[in-house]
Amino acid sequence: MALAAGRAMLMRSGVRLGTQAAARGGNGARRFMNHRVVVEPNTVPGVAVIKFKNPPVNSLTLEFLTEFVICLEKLENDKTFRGVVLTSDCPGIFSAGLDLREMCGKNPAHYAEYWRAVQEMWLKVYLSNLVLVAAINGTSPAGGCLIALSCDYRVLADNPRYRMGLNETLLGLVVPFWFKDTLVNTIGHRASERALQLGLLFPPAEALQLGMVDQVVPEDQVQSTALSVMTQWLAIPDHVRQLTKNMIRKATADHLIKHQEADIQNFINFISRDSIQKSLQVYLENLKQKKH
Ligand SMILES: CCCCC/C=C\C/C=C\C/C=C/C(=O)SCCNC(=O)CCNC(=O)[C@H](O)C(C)(C)COP(=O)(O)OP(=O)(O)OC[C@H]1O[C@@H](n2cnc3c(N)ncnc32)[C@H](O)[C@@H]1OP(=O)(O)O
Repeated sequence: MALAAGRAMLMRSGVRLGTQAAARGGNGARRFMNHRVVVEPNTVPGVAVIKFKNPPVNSLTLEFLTEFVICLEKLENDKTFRGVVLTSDCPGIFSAGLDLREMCGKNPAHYAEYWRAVQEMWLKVYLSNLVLVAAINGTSPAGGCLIALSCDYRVLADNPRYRMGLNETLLGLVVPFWFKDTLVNTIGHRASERALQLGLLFPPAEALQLGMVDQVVPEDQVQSTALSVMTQWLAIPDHVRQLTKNMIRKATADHLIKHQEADIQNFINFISRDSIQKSLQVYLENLKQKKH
C-alpha cells in the first residue's frame, strides 16, 4: 500500500522508477541504486547499508523521502535482509533535515503531500521490523536527527563539528508532537523540555551523555561499529525482538496514526502563515549569507 502510494508520488514528482539500476559491486554483492538512496548488501549476512545521497546536504525532499520509504519497504519484503545500517554519502552531513524549500512558497496541496510523506517516512522507520542502526557520520539537525532517533541504535562519529538535535525553535517552528515524542522516549522528559525549547544542537560528547546516541566512536569506525552492533542485535530471534519493539513503540506511533489528517491540516495552517514563511525565508537567506 505505502509502496503503491510512494510510486504514485514519485510519478507525480516526475521521478522515473525505471531509472533504478542494479549492479554488482566488487565483492559480487548486488547493489541497488536510486537517485538519492543507495542500498548496498554488506559483508555481514542479512544486513544492508542504506546510504543517503541527496547532495549537497541530504535534505529530506519529497523525492528523497519517497525513495527512502520504497527502499526500506523493499528490504522489509526481501526475507534475506534482517537489519539495515543507515548512513550518509555526503561528507560531514548525515541529513540537514526537512527540505526548507518544500515548506516555502508552495501551495496547500503541496504542503499536504509533503507532510504526508514526512509522516509516512517516520512511521516506516519507527515501526520497521528490521533492526535499524544509524551510523551518523555527520551533522543531523531536526528531521535528520528524527531519522536517527527512530532507529534502534545510534553510533555517532566523534567529530566536534558535528551537531545533533531538534533545532526547530531556532527556525521559528514548533516541533511536531511526534518528533517531540520520539525525543522524549529517547532522552526523557526533562532533558527534552530544555533541548526542544532552546532548539539545542549537541556535539558528540553531550549527545552521548544525554543518551541521544548510544556510542561515539572515531569517524573512520562509525560504519564498522554499526555493523558489529548489528551482529549483536541479530543474535535475538526476529519474532520476539519485533514483538518487543512493537510493544514499546506502538502507542507513540498510534498517536500519530490516529491524528494523521489533523496533523496534516495543522501543518498546512501553520506553515502557510505569513510570519512563518518570512522566518523560513530569512533562515534560508542566512544560510546563503554565511558563505560570503
Ligand atoms: C502548531 C502546529 C505545529 C505543526 C508543525 C509545524 C511545523 C513544523 C515543521 C517542520 C519541522 C521541521 C523540521 C526540519 O527538519 S527543518 C530543517 C532544519 N535544518 C536545519 O536547520 C539545517 C540547516 N542547514 C545547515 O545548518 C547547514 O546547511 C548544514 C546542514 C550544517 C551544512 O552546512 P554547510 O556549510 O556544509 O552547507 P550550506 O549551509 O552552505 O548548505 C548548502 C546548501 O544546502 C542548502 N540547505 C541547507 N540545509 C537545507 C535544508 N534543510 N533544506 C533545504 N536546503 C538546505 C543551503 O541553503 C545551501 O544552498 P545554496 O543554494 O546556498 O547552495
